[in-house]
Amino acid sequence: MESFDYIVIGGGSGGSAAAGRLAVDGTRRVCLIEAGGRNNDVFIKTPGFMPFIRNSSNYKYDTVAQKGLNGRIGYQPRGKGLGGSSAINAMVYIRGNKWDYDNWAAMGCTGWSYDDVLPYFRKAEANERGADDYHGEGGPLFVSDQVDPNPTSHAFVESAAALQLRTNDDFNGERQEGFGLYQVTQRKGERWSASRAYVEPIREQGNFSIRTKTLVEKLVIEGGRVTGVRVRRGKRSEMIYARRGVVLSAGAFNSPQIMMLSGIGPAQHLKENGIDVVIDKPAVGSDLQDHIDYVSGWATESDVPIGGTLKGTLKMAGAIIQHRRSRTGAMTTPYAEAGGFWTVMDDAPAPDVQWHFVPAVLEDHGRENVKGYGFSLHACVLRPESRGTVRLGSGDAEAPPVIDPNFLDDDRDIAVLRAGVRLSHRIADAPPLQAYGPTDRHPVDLNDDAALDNLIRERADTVYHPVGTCRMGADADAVVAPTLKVNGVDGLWIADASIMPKIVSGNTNAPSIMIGERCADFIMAAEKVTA
Ligand SMILES: Cc1cc2nc3c(=O)[nH]c(=O)nc-3n(C[C@H](O)[C@H](O)[C@H](O)COP(=O)(O)OP(=O)(O)OC[C@H]3O[C@@H](n4cnc5c(N)ncnc54)[C@H](O)[C@@H]3O)c2cc1C
Repeated sequence: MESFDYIVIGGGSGGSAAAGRLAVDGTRRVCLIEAGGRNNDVFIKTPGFMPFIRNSSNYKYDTVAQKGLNGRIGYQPRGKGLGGSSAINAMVYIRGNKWDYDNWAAMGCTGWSYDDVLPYFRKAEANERGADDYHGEGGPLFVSDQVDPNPTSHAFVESAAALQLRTNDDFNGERQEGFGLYQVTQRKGERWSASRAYVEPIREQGNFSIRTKTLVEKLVIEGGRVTGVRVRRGKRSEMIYARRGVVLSAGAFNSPQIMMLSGIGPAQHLKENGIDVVIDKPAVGSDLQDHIDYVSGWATESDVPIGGTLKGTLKMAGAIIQHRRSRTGAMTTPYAEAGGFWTVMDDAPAPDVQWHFVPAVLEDHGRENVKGYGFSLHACVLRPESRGTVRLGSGDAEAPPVIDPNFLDDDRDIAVLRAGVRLSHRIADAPPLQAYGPTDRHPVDLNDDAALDNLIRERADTVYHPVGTCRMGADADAVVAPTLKVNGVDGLWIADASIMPKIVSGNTNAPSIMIGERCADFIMAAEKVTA
């Protein structure tokens, strides 16, 4: 019978941080269980290969048909393998707004105000610009300025400035508002996933066991306490036991799935799936929040952007050789090179729209191959009001969960998005971007609310930030307490994006890593109490 002090389920952003911190000093036996592989190939490590990452590193989930998106089925990529979604993401390093965390604290999540979380962001970070009041330089997560941004990305920032929208060279500093180039989770021109930060450096340590290609089927719960997990490796099922505790970090879709498969979730739904109810917990799989996003696109006469032409392919081939030799050049692109945060609604407490500028034509999440040159501009709703669900489609842990983000269910969301898309077009109309001769690929009368709303509903989808499905709170209905311990069962913590009580106003990788850091600290604090 195999047994460890702690088991961490899922080697993604939160799980890598939690497992790495628990294991690094060598005093605990830690087992990290990950459904996917090691993710250490050239497609993962080379930023510009992002569109070519292997299918085995991505769950490629679908949503149910979305009423708010004219009945379309949405796409939800999710990382599989060490690093999780940080191994396939766009590497944009953003923490959210100070207001988000102060609001979490105001919602009852004591200990999660901005002043409480800032030390953990700094602890995690190795920013190449060095340390200051907002940034760290000694952590495992490398954060860099981009090596070789496309000239159109600079033109985007200049276009925003031409509209008197302030320029910002540090979205994670004193002010989030403004437009600029993003810093990225890269080191010396390579992707720096959470597993490269926290897991790979200690993989040879004797107290740390990393089980890849191992699927957690369910938690083992005995007498109100989680004592281990049942896993499947190939065709073989086995138990692995945890003497002190289990950390669940399978992400916003799979953490609630594992909870429900283990009998913790909405009782009626569990019974319908033939699962014995251990705890009736309606909040599991509820409160799904995600950033709904619309991508405006322009074709350009200029061949300066990244292009899907013969010349563009030859340029890319040269860039691949350059990257193999020196880790520089166009293959260091995170694609979402520039962007910004701005307030479009009068009553918003903080910027309510985020933009991502991509120096290439992007259709259907990059799944459609588009010929020619151009640029794309994402606008997303930072604090959506719509709420969705994650439910079981089957009792098999390998089957995809049923994902319903319920996008644009609340009319306030489309009002924000409409204003955001209008500003996207004003920016693209400014002289610095006009210099590239853009033609709108999806023209619409921007002054016609109904026409614009219909275009949005025809084309909008996620910008990949699902959260909230195992929400944290001070109330007994919350899935986890502000110490990340699951309410009603001992020996179980959750450390990933699913615990966010309200989605943060920005990308979610750095916040998920911060959550993993905090979980390890909470567990170590609990050890001292019981020692
Ligand atoms: C395409 C894309 C682009 C993105 N771009 C950005 C960006 O530029 N910047 C940013 O900040 N954020 C970005 N994000 C979002 C960010 O990467 C995620 O929010 C973050 O990584 C989530 O971390 P997590 O720990 O919650 O889950 P994940 O990192 O998804 O980790 C979950 C892990 O659990 C494993 N797992 C699941 N089920 C099981 C099971 N049953 N048994 C064992 N293991 C299991 C999975 O394989 C996975 O490795 C992007 C996401 C995607 C998909």
